Amino acid sequence: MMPPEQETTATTTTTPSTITIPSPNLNRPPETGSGSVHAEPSSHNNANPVCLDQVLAEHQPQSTPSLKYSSNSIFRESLRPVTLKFEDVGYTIKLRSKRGSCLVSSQHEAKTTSSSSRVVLSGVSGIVRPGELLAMLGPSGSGKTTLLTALAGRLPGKISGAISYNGQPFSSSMKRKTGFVTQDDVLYPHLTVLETLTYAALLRLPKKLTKEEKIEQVELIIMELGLTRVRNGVVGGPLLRGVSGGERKRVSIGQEMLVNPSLLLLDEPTSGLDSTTAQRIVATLRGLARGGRTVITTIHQPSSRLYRLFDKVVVLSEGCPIYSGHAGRVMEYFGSIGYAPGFNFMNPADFLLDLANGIATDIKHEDVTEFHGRLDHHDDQNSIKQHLISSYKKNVYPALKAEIQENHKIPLRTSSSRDSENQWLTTWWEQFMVLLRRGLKERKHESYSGLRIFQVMSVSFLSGLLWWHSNTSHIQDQIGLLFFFSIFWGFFPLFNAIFAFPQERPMLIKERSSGMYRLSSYYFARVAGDLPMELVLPTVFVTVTYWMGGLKPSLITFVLTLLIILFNVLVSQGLGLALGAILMDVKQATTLASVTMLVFLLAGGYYIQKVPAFIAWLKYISFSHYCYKLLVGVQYSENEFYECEFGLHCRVMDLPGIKCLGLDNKWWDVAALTVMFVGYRLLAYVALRMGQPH
Ligand SMILES: Nc1ncnc2c1ncn2[C@@H]1O[C@H](COP(=O)(O)OP(=O)(O)OP(=O)(O)O)[C@@H](O)[C@H]1O
Repeated sequence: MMPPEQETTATTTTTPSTITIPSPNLNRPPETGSGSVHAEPSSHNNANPVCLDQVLAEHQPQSTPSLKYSSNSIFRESLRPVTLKFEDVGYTIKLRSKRGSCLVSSQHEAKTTSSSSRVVLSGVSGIVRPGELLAMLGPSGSGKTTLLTALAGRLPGKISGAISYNGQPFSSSMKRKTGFVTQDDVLYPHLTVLETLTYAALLRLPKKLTKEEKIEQVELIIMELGLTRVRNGVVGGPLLRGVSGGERKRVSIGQEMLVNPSLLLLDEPTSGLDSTTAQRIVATLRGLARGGRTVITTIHQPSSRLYRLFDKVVVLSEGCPIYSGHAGRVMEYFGSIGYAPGFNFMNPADFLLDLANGIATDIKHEDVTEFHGRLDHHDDQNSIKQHLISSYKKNVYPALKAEIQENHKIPLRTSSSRDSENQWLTTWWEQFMVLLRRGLKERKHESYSGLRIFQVMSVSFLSGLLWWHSNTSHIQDQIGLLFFFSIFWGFFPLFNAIFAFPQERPMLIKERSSGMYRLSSYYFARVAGDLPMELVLPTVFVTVTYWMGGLKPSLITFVLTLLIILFNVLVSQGLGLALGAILMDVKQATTLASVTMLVFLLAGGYYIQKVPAFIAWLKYISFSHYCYKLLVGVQYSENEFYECEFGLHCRVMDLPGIKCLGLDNKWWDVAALTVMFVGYRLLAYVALRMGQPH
């Protein structure tokens, strides 16, 4: 609903024409009572009355943010205010097939754009100062997320135009001053709200703060974001019911607020939320902005109540700007170029979205049918969009450009202050320990899942029964059991490890983009965290099956058998990690892994003894082959005899299956497994590093 003072302006209807407005500075706040949509927000807010009412009551002209909050509040003043300027930002993506492109490109610049690329953003400019809340509006697919990601310094590929932060390009120190909340909340579903925020605090807050001080910050965030009621509830996700969508969104915002960011960017923080919750979130953002932060958010369909909380708006239509400036002057501007809402009490955001879609509601109420009939007229819509874009270029852009190019005083910094900003906030060991604890907590349900234990134990007992008390008179069966050990404990850890990195990729990208930790500390924590369960299950399995299956009743042989299998598990896990990290796609990785393991199984030396020479080398790359060879080697000695026929004893070494395997050179087999153990893990690390955003 449009505020009363706006309605008077909005009723004036003019046909789109070549009206020029006298070079307004739309980035300056409107004069009081000048037909602005910018009004004091109402203070209705029941959910967190004290805090948010304070925030709303705090509403001051943004040039002089007056702060009444204690130094502990999340609404406290930002330590390093950031002025963000972006000029003529453009972004083009390469496409596999020819598709539509930015309106301007498709109609006017098509010649200069190759058929396999698409313009997502073109000529977008703006300026946001500390204390301001800027909203990006536009229809779905208009490029809001792309622009936001570009402003957060996280867009891969080449961006044209200029983006500056206090007059400087994006840097690693700016990265740590920036909070970025993505549209989809990237959170660990099994952690509670308190745990999620605590781990984030331990990783993101500087080492000069004690653990208690970091936890104090977490408590503060929980209180100020109204999460006290759900502090011990699990966050949840698509497969696990947890806290509500709005609460989850607030947890995401809280994670970013912990570091008191100077620049906060949020992608559709209100999508899917009821209007009261949306109002609360935007009011919180406004409060944060008033603390001297620069806050930018994309928003889909804000109510007029929400719209009033924005200081500035950028309106995009197919990647091209049709407005960039003060939110309160938007109706005045569009009115002056011939567009005004046809309905009384129209939400300004609806009006802007209609315009961005090329729909001018400059019609009387009784013409509604005709209006809807016209929605299909693409030519009309395109010409309206064209007119809006050219009007922006003529009327808005020159003043905006002059303002962006105004000399900005860059504060002098000594090299020591720059260095200290670029250093990691916590030590390698601290990062490793926090990530290890967090990983163990998050994955304990998965690692110790009853299903997984049942799977291993049932196979263990079943094979124990099948090989029940076998002895050397059935030596072929016994070596079959040893081969089964090497294959089962090759497949199982391999397929478990494949999921590790592809599943964690969004979290890794998010956290590494905010400079939270080193890749090496994450990697070692992840690998170490998986070890306990990866080693406990095979230990139990081997203990049960070994003694049930009647293998050599010697403690030393049993321990050696167990150690060989555990080593095999680690090598196989390494291969799984490497495949997952290289392909980053579970489907592709599992397909490749199953082919690899089948080859290893066939080349392992159990099924085929006479392999053609040209392909015999395959066994040398099969870790199952080395494992099997070692298992046979510790089970039987070269001078051992077995009962080959009734009353007749033969040398173990003369059994064809063992003879072609060879029981000598055990240390070479151990060395080959060691090379694979290190090599696969190194490969996984390098693949992860290469897939990281810079
Ligand atoms: N990497 C990419 N590959 C293919 N298309 C892309 C890529 N990045 C952006 N696009 C396209 O660019 C357009 C703008 O995308 P963007 O996500 O920025 O839109 P949006 O305004 O945020 O949409 P929504 O409101 O639906 O989230 C879309 O049509 C999208 O498909």
